[in-house]
Amino acid sequence: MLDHIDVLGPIRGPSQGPREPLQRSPEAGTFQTLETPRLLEASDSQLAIIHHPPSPNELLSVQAGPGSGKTWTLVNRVAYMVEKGGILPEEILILSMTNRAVNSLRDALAGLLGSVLAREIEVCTFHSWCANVVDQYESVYFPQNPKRRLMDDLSWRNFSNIFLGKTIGINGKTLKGNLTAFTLERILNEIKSGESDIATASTKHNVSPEYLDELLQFLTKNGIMRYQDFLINALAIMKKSVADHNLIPRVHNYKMVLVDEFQDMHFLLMSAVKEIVHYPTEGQAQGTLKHLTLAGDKHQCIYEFLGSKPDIDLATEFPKYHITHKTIEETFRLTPEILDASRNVALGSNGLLNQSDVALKSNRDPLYKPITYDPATRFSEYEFVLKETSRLILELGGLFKLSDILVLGRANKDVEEFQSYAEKFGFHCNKFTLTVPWVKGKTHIFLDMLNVIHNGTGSELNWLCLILLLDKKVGSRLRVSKLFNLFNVSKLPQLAPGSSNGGMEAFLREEVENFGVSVSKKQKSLSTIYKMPEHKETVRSLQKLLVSVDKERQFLAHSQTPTRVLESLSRMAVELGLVHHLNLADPVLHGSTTLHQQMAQAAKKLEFDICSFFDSLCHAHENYVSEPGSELFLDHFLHSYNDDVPTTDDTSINVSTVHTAKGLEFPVVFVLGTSASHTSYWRGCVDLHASADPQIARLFYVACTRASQFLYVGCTTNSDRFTGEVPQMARLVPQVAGALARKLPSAGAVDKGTQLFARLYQAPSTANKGPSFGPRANFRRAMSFRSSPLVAVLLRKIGAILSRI
Ligand SMILES: Nc1ncnc2c1ncn2[C@@H]1O[C@H](COP(=O)(O)OP(=O)(O)OP(=O)(O)O)[C@@H](O)[C@H]1O
Repeated sequence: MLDHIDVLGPIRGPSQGPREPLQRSPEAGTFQTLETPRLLEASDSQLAIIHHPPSPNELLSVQAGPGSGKTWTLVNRVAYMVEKGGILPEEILILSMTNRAVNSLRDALAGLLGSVLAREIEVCTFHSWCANVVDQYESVYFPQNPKRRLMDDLSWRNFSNIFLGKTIGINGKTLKGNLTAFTLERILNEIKSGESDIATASTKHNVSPEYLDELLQFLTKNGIMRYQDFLINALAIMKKSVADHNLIPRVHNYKMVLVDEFQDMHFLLMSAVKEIVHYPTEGQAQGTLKHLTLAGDKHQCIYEFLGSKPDIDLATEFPKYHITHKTIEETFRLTPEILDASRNVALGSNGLLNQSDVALKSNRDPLYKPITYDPATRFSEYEFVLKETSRLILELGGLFKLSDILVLGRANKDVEEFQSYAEKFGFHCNKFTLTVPWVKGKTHIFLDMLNVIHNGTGSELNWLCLILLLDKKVGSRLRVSKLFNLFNVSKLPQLAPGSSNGGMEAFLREEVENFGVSVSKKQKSLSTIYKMPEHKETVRSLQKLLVSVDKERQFLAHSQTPTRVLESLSRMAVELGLVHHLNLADPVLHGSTTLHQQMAQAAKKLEFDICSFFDSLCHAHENYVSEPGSELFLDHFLHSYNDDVPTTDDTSINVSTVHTAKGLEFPVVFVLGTSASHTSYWRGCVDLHASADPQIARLFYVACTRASQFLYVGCTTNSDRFTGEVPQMARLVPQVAGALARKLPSAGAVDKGTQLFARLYQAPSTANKGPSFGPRANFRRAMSFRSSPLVAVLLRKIGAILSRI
């Protein structure tokens, strides 16, 4: 298929702007570009991967180090195949792990192919791909299954609250159910994925088997799904469609499947890939396997706690494939110093490198050794990070922006602690999360309200969560679980949700209308559940909720804009007394001590969550307007609310856990080291006399390799691949400007910035404090910083101030 292709010229880089749309050439199956692109050279090893024919029955495995351009190469490979390889966009499927990775793959493809063509290529996370298959095809292949209801994390916790009392009512039985939401999910996953059966799981976790059995039946009967269930159900659908000889057209169409970040695949994800590539392919003989390209780096495998393994044996996993291995020998991100330290100390000194590891060269100019510092206490470490950040920005005459800095913590708690410390001194932080932040806070009720207004699939649980908040009397969970049982035995769940007379809403309306009407004692009704005089208030609130939903539905029927949606929700929250719930503090934030401080932080968090909710609305609305479809905005939002909202703010420091920062790169990275034991968490990774657990060494490797210019690690070291001296910035201005491809700051700006820094942070007297030169003194000078809101404001304005000099 590919013999007629000319050798492509250099491949375009991701930042070179969109190319004009392509037009199909007269020769079938090929595309020609309308305009000559601006070019960026791909290396020979990248070109070999880009041009490698996507032959059926062949697996192309690309194992290469951090910053070698695996993702960049995959995107160029896809663009090349569409332009020159005779592959149609709809014949390609690209799978990756996170929404953020998917968004950047989509953007890069749009940059190369133009947005119209790029949109035709399916780029998904595993979960969204499977959710799509379940959405579209479950009712075709398993018509007896109820409609699915996805539960996000907070809904799951709420749900579990309803069903995890000391005694709970499920399927008309009263059982003991004393578990946490997290343990419950773990046990259910073990059973659903076939890892355990009910009897084994009940013994292992000391839970009643009857409880597990009833709960599983209950979840299945009501179509309640968690993220993992999408994978399990999508696999079942694909298998059934093959067995029924009634193939799913889009899966049948794929000829080329690509998986990025392959090292993070666990058992279920691997099963999904296998099922897709073994699926019959349009126009190919039976038993032909789809072409599969996998890109990853085994040393960056950091999801072992979810079951991924660094040493996946492809020949065992994909025995029918002809496997071709390729690698990329250079890194375009890491300086030689960062590459050397992160690879040879963290991995090498812990015995994690072996002969099969191809040496990686940096194609960057040398700059500076990674810097280590002593994270004696949490606060001294945070002070050091903020001072060094200020120094880098000021002494480089505003060349760096705050958004060039990434501060990495090992766990969420470390990140939040740093963030709350930095914000106290006016440093704004941009925290990376895998879900939008408001979903995890009290603002989650906005989602419940929108779902009940929208009355779509799965809104039953949102009604229940709201009723749980409206019922302020003891025993509310048991009553809500009884209400759900009553709903399940009524005829209404069978009717299509969304229809005006179906689902929970119709059930509630009927029950509220008949409230107090006497029925036989045996017959359960709202009156028998909310039977005490003090429960009347809850029923009145429920009545108000139904009225309010009607009113807001009408209001939003005219026009659905972010502002109108927020207006509706605010009105509803006030009318139903839910503002009180919003105002209740979310779990205590780190770093606050007094009640007053905790309340102030909770108020700040609520404000932040409401703003972040509004940002999500605006982001979804922009996408909705730019790609109009047949659905309403609310439909669109409720599907896509979890999409990453891109930050355009360059006046905040980025903060993240190592896991969430995977795949990203920043000019300056601080890896926080303080741990509860007062020894740096990373000691085994940088101390040549100590050894690290391989999982920690890999996590450290991922953390360090996010840095493209300066890397700081909170740990002392005895390796000469690191240094205890902070860099003298004035000497490095041209190199830094060159690497960032930014304009050189004027000499005046550098001088001014340097003086400003010296004046703002006077070095303390060194009397009686040991040597006044060498790493120790250098470190102490760096520690002398006292954060101040004034500095934070100044740093936010610095670009504008210094650029005038
Ligand atoms: N041929 C090239 N010339 C210049 N820059 C390149 C080239 N290939 C990739 N890059 C740049 O190198 C950086 C790293 O690329 P990319 O993120 O694709 O690497 P990766 O191997 O996927 O990294 P990681 O393993 O850390 O996820 C990006 O900034 C990318 O634009």
